[in-house]
Amino acid sequence: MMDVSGVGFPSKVPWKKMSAEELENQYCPSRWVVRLGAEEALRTYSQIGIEATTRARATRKSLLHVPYGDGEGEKVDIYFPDESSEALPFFLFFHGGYWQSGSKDESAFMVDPLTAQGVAVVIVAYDIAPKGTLDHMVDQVTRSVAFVQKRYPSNKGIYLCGHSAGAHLAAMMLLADWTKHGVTPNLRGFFLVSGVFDLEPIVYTSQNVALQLTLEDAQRNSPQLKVAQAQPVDPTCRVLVVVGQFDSPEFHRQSWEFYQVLPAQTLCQGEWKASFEELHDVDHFEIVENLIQKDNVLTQIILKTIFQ
Ligand SMILES: N[C@@H](CC(=O)c1ccccc1NC=O)C(=O)O
Repeated sequence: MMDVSGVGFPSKVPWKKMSAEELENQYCPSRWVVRLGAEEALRTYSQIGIEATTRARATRKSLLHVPYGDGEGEKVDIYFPDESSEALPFFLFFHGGYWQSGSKDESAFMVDPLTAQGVAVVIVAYDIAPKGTLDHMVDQVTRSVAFVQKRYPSNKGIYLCGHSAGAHLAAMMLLADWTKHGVTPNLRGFFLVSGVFDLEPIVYTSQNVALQLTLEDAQRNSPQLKVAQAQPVDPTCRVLVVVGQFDSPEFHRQSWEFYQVLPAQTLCQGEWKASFEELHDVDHFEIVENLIQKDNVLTQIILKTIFQ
């Protein structure tokens, strides 16, 4: 192709040409919410999460604050369908909040519609910054997945879902070395919702005040850079990359480019069945808030993937 526009091709790394202010803006999801002001969007998100969690704890069979490790913050909440069986699909959720906010206690959005269909839902806590470093969070999340496999060896598949920073943590599980954990989890699917997969730009935003990532930390923890060398977990494991229509251009680029590097490592070793979806008419927060509803598009995609 020739550049005849005079404008030039968009850079492969457009963020490197952005002013500090523009970069900050691109990586501040609440500023891209159109239905509400930024602060109200964050308040609403947390309120919906708290309400869903209160409801889930009051109405579902659950095991709360179950330790997956010795650390104080290493706990999961497990919510079960009515029928008692351990041979269930397990859906693990890693909350977002730029690795420095959020908790499992306000993140049980999808418990109601998924448990109603026979899926056990596990909401995972990890030590957010400044207490936890990113390397530590990745290790914690890895141990939480190994824990679920060990505790429920007859599971009908483990599905990992993360939102935003949590989608990054979920994607890092594509790179995990399970031999160190004495178990190979029965991973059947990944739902990566409005994620960040190349962490380098984050280093230059205010998010890094709490995170304190060096460039090396960011690169080591960027699935975008590492996933091409990863072993496919299972030839039929699904990887769904989703982004909201109203997410910022940088968030769109992050999801699209991660999806683009996924099928590259197929060759003859098996492949991840990857797909990419831009969800219509939702922003960075609604995309998860809407998981409280059974007839929402993403809820339906998740259920179809689990029960295909
Ligand atoms: N300070 C950020 C908050 C944020 O990014 C966020 C909040 C809740 C859940 C996910 C988020 N984004 C990524 O992890 C903002 O104003 O958008």
